[in-house]
Parts: sequence; structure tokens; C-alpha cells
Amino acid sequence: MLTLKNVSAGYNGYDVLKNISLNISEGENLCIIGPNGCGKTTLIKAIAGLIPHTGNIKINDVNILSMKRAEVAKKMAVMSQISSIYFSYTVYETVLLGRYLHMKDRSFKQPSVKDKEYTEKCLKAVDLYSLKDKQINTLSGGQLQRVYLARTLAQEPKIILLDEPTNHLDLKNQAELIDFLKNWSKEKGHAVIGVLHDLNLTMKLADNILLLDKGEIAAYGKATDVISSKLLNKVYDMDVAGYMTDSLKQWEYYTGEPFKLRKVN
Ligand SMILES: Nc1ncnc2c1ncn2[C@@H]1O[C@H](COP(=O)(O)OP(=O)(O)OP(=O)(O)O)[C@@H](O)[C@H]1O
Repeated sequence: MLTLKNVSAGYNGYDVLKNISLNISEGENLCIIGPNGCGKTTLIKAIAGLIPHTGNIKINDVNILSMKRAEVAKKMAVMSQISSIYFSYTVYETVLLGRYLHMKDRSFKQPSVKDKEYTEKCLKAVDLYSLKDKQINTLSGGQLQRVYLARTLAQEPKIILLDEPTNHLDLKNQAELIDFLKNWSKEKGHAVIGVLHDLNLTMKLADNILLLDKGEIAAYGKATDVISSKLLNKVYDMDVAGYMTDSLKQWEYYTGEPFKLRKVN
């Protein structure tokens, strides 16, 4: 579905990312992890065509550089946090903006019945329908993050790129977002590429993980292969396994309940 071959990209003539090759299939969730500054956001920007790259990025074997921007945007959407927040749009209007590429009349004056129905469907999918008439500058950070997700979904992309999508969300909304994305990709045969800092959420979402270190691939493959204490400790330069197990011990200490491993979906 999406392939990267020897992709390098960066800023002001300097390559932050070096020789990244990936293959993302239909229905796949790929998580990009790695320490601060290793190039995760830069990779998202390169895939989205927001910064120039060398090497090849192809969607279904077609080089994105040979496609029109609108054509790329119909296939791939970035959950962007850059918004019209300074304008007084409602939640509904903001999500309707995601329909832009599908509208014949791009002045937004006359959205079609399908545009309106699809916008409502996306609002319901992220549980925002009851807030549809609220001004977005009156929302909380977590509500706003769900508005951005709904706007991204309204674009009807085949691939969603997300950069730290859970950073404003409480635990319940984090878990729900991860479940939502998993179902979205599996049911529709679409793909999710997400930058996540939280290794627990990464393990919940990812089929495959790309671990970056200083702009290069430190590990790439099945989540069960990449999540290795030796590798993570080296790349993050800390005792990641110790940190994770200490959290569980603390849970036992505070709740007084012995930790039991539960089967997760
Ligand atoms: N617009 C820019 N101009 C110049 N250098 C940049 C720019 N954006 C990022 N960089 C540099 O590129 C490198 C990678 O940054 P990037 O934002 O991709 O890292 P990241 O892995 O997403 O980090 P974090 O986990 O902190 O969000 C960093 O050294 C950063 O300083």
C-alpha cells in the first residue's frame, strides 16, 4: 500500500533521516517510536510530502511526486493540530473542512448531502456529535484532539498519519482512540502510521514498530520482535524494562492488589 525506499529527508540541506525503507500493508498499524529528536515527526512530514525527500515514496506503486497534491491528500491524511482555532468555527464546520477535497463547490457554501452525512458520521465515530454546535475555541485539549481526528476521517483517507495523537487525552480516551484506530484499519483495510511516546499504547496498537535512533532505523518489524529490553535500553539510554516493571510494582504497592497479567485484545 505504502512503500518507502531509501528515503532521506531533513532541513536546510541536512538529512535528519537517513535511508529509511518501509512497507506498509492494507489493514496495518505501524507505530514509530524513538527518543526525542530522533526524527519521528520528520518522517511523518516526509511521508505527507510536507518536506522534500530523496529516495522513493510510493502509494500502490505510484511515486507520490508524480501525483497531484489533491490526489495524494485523498489517499493519505495527516491528523494535523494546526487549525482554524483562531477563527470562530463550530465543531461541525471544522470537521466539514475535512470534506474539502470531495466537494464540487469548494467554497463550502453548498456541501452535498453526502458531505453533510459523512461529517455527521465522523462526529459520531469520535463521540462528538453532542458538541457539534460548540465553538472550537471553547473546547478542552482532549475534545479538540477528537475534532482533529474527526476532520482527518472526514477526508476519507486510506492512510492516516498521526503525530502523538494521545498527548491531550485522559486514560479512557487514549484507550478508546487506540481501539478506534485498530478497528478502523482492520475493518476497512486501511493503514495507520502513528508516532507514539507511550510504549504501552504502542504495544496495544502496533502490528509493526519502527524504532528510530538518530534518524536511522534501529529496528523494524513485528511488535513482538522490536519490543526487546536490550534494544530499547540501548536506544533510549535508560533501563526501559526496569522502568516498566517498577510501574507495575508501584501499582501493586498503591492498590494493595497483586499484579495479574490479563489477556489484552
Ligand atoms: N523545521 C526544522 N528546521 C530545522 N531543524 C529541525 C526542524 N524540525 C526539526 N528539526 C530537527 O530535526 C531533528 C528531528 O526532529 P523531529 O521533530 O523529527 O524529532 P522527533 O523524533 O519527532 O522528536 P520529539 O520526540 O521530541 O517530538 C531534531 O534535531 C530537530 O531539532
